[in-house]
Amino acid sequence: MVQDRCLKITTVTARDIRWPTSLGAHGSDAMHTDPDYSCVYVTIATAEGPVGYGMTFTLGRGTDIVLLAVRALKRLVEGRTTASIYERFGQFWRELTSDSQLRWIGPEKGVTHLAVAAIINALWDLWGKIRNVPVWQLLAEMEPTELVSAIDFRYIEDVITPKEAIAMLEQNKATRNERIQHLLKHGYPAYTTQIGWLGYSDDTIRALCKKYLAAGFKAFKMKVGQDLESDIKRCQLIRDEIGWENQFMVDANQTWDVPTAIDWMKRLKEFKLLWIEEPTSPDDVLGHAKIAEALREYSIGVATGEMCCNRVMFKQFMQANALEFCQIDSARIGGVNEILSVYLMANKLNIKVCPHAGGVGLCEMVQHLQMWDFCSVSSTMEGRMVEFVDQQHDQFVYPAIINEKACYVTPKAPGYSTELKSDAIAHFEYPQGSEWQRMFAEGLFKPENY
Ligand SMILES: C[C@H](O)[C@@H](O)[C@@H](O)[C@H](O)C(=O)O
Ligand SMILES: [Mg+2]
Repeated sequence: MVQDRCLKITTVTARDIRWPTSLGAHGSDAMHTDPDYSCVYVTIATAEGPVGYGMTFTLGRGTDIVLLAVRALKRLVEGRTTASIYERFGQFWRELTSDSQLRWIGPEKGVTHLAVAAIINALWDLWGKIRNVPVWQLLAEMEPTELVSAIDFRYIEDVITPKEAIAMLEQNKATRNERIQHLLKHGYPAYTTQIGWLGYSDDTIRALCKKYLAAGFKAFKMKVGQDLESDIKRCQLIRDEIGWENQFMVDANQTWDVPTAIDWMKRLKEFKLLWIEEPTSPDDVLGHAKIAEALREYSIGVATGEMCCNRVMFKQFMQANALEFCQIDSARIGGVNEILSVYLMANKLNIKVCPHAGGVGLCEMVQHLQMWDFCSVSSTMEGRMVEFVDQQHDQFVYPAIINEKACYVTPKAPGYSTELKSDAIAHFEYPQGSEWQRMFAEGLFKPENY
């Protein structure tokens, strides 16, 4: 095991950062019609200097509440040494999710779990910096026993045990370096949702299809679920633009009940859709299973996960054949540690992970996780791709980059790619940031609506 430099954590700071994306309908879907892409941004400072940055993705007004939750949890982190965390990371993760008073408002779900994700993500950024490697590489080069010790296996040992997880990782070690070389040369395939936000006009969609086709993309996702006739028209419009050889997915963001999902998707079947994403409530495991069963004959898979609240729910979705594409989200469930367990279960149960990204910082973070999966877990990119949304990347010090073949370029900077530029904070911290003050003064936003 690598002997890390031990640092003393002095402070954990949480900030509310929001971008006015609703003004351009960026990110809009059937349920989130006016999203302002936001995040709770966590900074973990150490006495010796290195700093960890982490975040969880939120939408506007929801940010205040997650901010309070991070502040309630920070006492469990401040004053600790990094060794006391990383040398027993799984145990520490359990402590962070088990505070005997805070867990009552979870447990392991909702606002408190989003707050855990922001803190945990900052701790991984810090760990990458201590070892001077990007997080994907930190994970890929970690001894299987050390990696597995970061995971809390409570509630999932009926599907995977620590021993099986170690064996799975050991098995892939011999050929891992070839895959690292492949990643460094080619990156990891992406698909885009940027063409199909629900609030975009047909002209915008047409222009964006052209733009992303020219950029090398071969898979495209569109929002559906508000109006069937308009969905049919837009599917046709997109197929006309992207042709039939490219992949096409649709996303309903939980708007339907089970029978409606099945009927609606039967009406869209002629568009040769790879998946329907979040057709119904993110908690309805058996409902998803029913939809998956009904759509199998049309080769439409069910994708879900961006709002799946923890590893236990993922476990049930997988056990019940309720999803074909598992969409882990880097800022949900309890951050990296818990997400690792989902990848291991998915591999054991033969389910493809195609992560959710976009939002704020999700592309930056999740590329690391999917690259680790390729190096150490599934060892394949077959049928897998990472979402890419072209929002807010310019706000990051180490933004996610897409190459000319529409692949994520493998990150090289130490850490988790989570640091925001100081200007981003100065402009968009809510409500004091200079951009927010300007928008209030110009009447673009009303403070009382927030
Ligand atoms: C509000 C957000 O933009 C969502 O619509 C988005 O994350 C979406 O579900 C996606 O899959 O990209
Ligand atoms: Mg989605």
